[in-house]
Amino acid sequence: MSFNYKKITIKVGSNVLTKTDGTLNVARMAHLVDQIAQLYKQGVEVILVSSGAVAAGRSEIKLNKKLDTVSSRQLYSAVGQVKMINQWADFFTQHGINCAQVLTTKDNFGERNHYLNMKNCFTTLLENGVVPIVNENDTISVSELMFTDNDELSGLIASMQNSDALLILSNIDGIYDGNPALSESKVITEIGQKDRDWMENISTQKSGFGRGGMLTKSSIARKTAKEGIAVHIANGLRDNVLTDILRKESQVIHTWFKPGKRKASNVKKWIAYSDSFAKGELVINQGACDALFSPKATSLLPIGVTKVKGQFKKGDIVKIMDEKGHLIGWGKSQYAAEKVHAKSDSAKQKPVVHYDYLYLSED
Ligand SMILES: Nc1ncnc2c1ncn2[C@@H]1O[C@H](COP(=O)(O)OP(=O)(O)O)[C@@H](O)[C@H]1O
Ligand SMILES: N[C@@H](CCC(=O)OP(=O)(O)O)C(=O)O
Repeated sequence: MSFNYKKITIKVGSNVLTKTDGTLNVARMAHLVDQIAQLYKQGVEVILVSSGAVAAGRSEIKLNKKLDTVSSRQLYSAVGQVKMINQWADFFTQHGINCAQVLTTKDNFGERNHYLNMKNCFTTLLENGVVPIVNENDTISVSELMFTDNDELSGLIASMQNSDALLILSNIDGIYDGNPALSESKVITEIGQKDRDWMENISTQKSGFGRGGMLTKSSIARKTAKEGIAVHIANGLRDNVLTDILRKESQVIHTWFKPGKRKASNVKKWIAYSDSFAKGELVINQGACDALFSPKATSLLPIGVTKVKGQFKKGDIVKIMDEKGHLIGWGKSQYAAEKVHAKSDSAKQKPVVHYDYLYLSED
């Protein structure tokens, strides 16, 4: 099968871009740019999410005293990002293509106006024929303000830019139906919207320089595919992997998450990725759960809220949970935390979360 996409987000993991000694895998980077250039010249818009700054920096710097985790990540990424982006830029220039560096933090996606600002930046670059190369700004993002990893960031960007597909390139052929180290394990080639069995086989194991492992890749892949964006998890160390998946009738062994129907509005898509920005929690009763999951578009009313947790302001994103602690979804609260409580006895009030600003998790 071949896939004829017009707009793609490609995420490349640290282990594809660096050799085992941590130095940049320049030959692999050149080969990836050759493929991207080929697609670009055929009219495909590409956003590249590139990991590897920390790994590249680590191989450059010899520490003279031990540093804590945050300081060393700041040091390595600051040094490694320069090396990496220069290398990317050199290769793109050889093909006559302009590329640009976009460094971002989770904060840039938390507020709706910041999110729209990011979106505008990518749109402008793409409209001007520039390939954006994105990475988390590791030098200034610390612990709770960090993305789980660049897989999370790439899902956000693919969704924000309405990409046709997200291609996650790692150092492994895809998601295996068992421990990837065992010879009897096989790559799962297709995952449909309703499939669930494959999830049991994902372990917390990571590769040498990886941050989130297959666990984040697979949960981001599911979420992104549910929104109507195809996701491919493939081996970035395999020659011609991008051009083969996109343009050839060849069978590249990898995992393809079939896209669901495109249904979410732009606001809902932003909310879909807001888990880590949520400022508080609304616990809702069974009646409210049933109403939200009914086929009718339903907003969440204060009367269905049994508990309010955390300090949030009007307009903040909140998590919605049922009374058994299951995640129901996320939404933008129309009340500050203390106001939801005060009015919870009336069914006639404006909703706490309006349907247009509500995203249900459906898991
Ligand atoms: N079922 C599975 N199938 C494939 N890989 C798995 C599975 N369970 C755990 N993994 C691990 O996930 C790793 C890829 O994630 P990660 O190390 O974060 O890579 P990257 O640097 O590309 O983001 C694989 O190298 C493998 O060790
Ligand atoms: N921003 C970090 C990448 C962190 C990360 O997500 O790494 P990976 O799991 O290899 O995609 C860096 O450039 O080193």
